[in-house]
Amino acid sequence: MLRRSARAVTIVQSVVGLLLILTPTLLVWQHLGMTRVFEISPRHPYGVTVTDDRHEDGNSVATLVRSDDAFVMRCDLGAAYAWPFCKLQFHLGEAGKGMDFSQFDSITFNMRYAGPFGRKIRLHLTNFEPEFSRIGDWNSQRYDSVEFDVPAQSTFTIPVNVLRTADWWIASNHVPLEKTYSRFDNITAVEISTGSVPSGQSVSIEVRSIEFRGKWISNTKLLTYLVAAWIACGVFGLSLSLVHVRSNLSASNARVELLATINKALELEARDLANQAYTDPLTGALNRQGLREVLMKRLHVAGRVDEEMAVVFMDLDHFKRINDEYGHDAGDEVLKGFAGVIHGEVRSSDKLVRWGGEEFLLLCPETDVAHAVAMIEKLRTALSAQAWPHGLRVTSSFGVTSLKPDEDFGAAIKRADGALYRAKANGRDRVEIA
Ligand SMILES: Nc1nc2c(ncn2[C@@H]2O[C@H](COP(=O)(O)OP(=O)(O)OP(=O)(O)O)[C@@H](O)[C@H]2O)c(=O)[nH]1
Repeated sequence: MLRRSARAVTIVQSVVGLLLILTPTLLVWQHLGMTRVFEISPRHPYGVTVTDDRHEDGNSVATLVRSDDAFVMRCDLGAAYAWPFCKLQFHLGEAGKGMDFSQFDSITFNMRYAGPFGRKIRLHLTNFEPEFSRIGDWNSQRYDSVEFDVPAQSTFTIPVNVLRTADWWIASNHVPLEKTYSRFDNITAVEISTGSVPSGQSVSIEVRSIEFRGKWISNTKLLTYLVAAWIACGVFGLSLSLVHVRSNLSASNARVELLATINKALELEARDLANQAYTDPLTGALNRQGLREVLMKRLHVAGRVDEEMAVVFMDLDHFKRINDEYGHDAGDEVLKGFAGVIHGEVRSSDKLVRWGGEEFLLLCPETDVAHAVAMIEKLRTALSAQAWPHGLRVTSSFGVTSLKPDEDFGAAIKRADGALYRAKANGRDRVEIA
């Protein structure tokens, strides 16, 4: 995941670098170059023809003379038609399929005009538009026109945006106002017509070339594409860094989780080790180290709470015989069973300690001697009810005493031990109070 996102970061950096180089380069190139030229000339004649007003019941006569480097239209303007004209036409498309001139912004002419009266010509661009135009009806195409004086020099340039849709075309096609703007996206013909010249005159128009010039891509379009590229790059970079941050976060979360798991395992192990250190492995009772730990805590509590604690010394009766008759393993089973019975009967706050061999100590906090004796009677009943290995009958002798809050623990043990001794001496399976 990390390696993949590192690769993506490198890609974004490369794209940003590329855009940094491309942006100024393309803008300068667009400004100075990227020029697209469409030429009409004898080398590219595009179906040149001439026409005049005879099909409008006029009597003007247009003739076309072609040479290697020019088209010459000679026109004798008659008087039969009210607006006599001759036209030089270049056909760029048929059946409504023209050429897109939208990107052109200037037209450069190389031409000469000869005539006795004025120097006016008209330029028409016919644009086929399915909404208004019909195939076969030439005048149904949009007429974008301009009339101007031909300059004295043969080469001159006019901007495309001076062409306007002809009023007669707007009127005859009932074009709504919002659609009266010029359109150059489907040009089917370029026409050069005589201008407003009275009848009876002869005019000669010699065209060497007409060049439509523009940019392959407009400045606005180029800027839009560049801004879009920068935004796409920015969005991609941003989402990439989000993915990067998220993957880092989940990696560190996983590390934290792993550490927490290890910590827990170590805690459990430490608790296990501590338990092992304080516990007798055979019976599960506390060992002497465990007793010390309990007493440390208990003394602390006893320092605050004025309460007494019963201390009971217990010793299994004739345990040696069990070992001798049934073996050490049977003896171990009895010791385990004995501790199990005690643990099952006493409160969880009571602490059973294996003092050594078959001797056990029971500490009963907040318990006086009378209650301790009652509890020992319960223990004796439970011991006799227990099913022992080999059908044995297991009993224990008990010596009980009370530990005062500020008393030395050793002294209490000694007293309990003395009581136990008396219990043994007085016949076993009984309790004696110190
Ligand atoms: N199986 C087993 N026996 C143990 C263990 N610890 C001590 N013993 C035995 O416990 C016996 C204790 O015997 P004694 O001290 O004579 O006491 P007793 O036979 O119980 O006699 P009284 O206490 O007078 O009733 C000895 O035989 C020890 O070897 C132990 O962990 N497992």
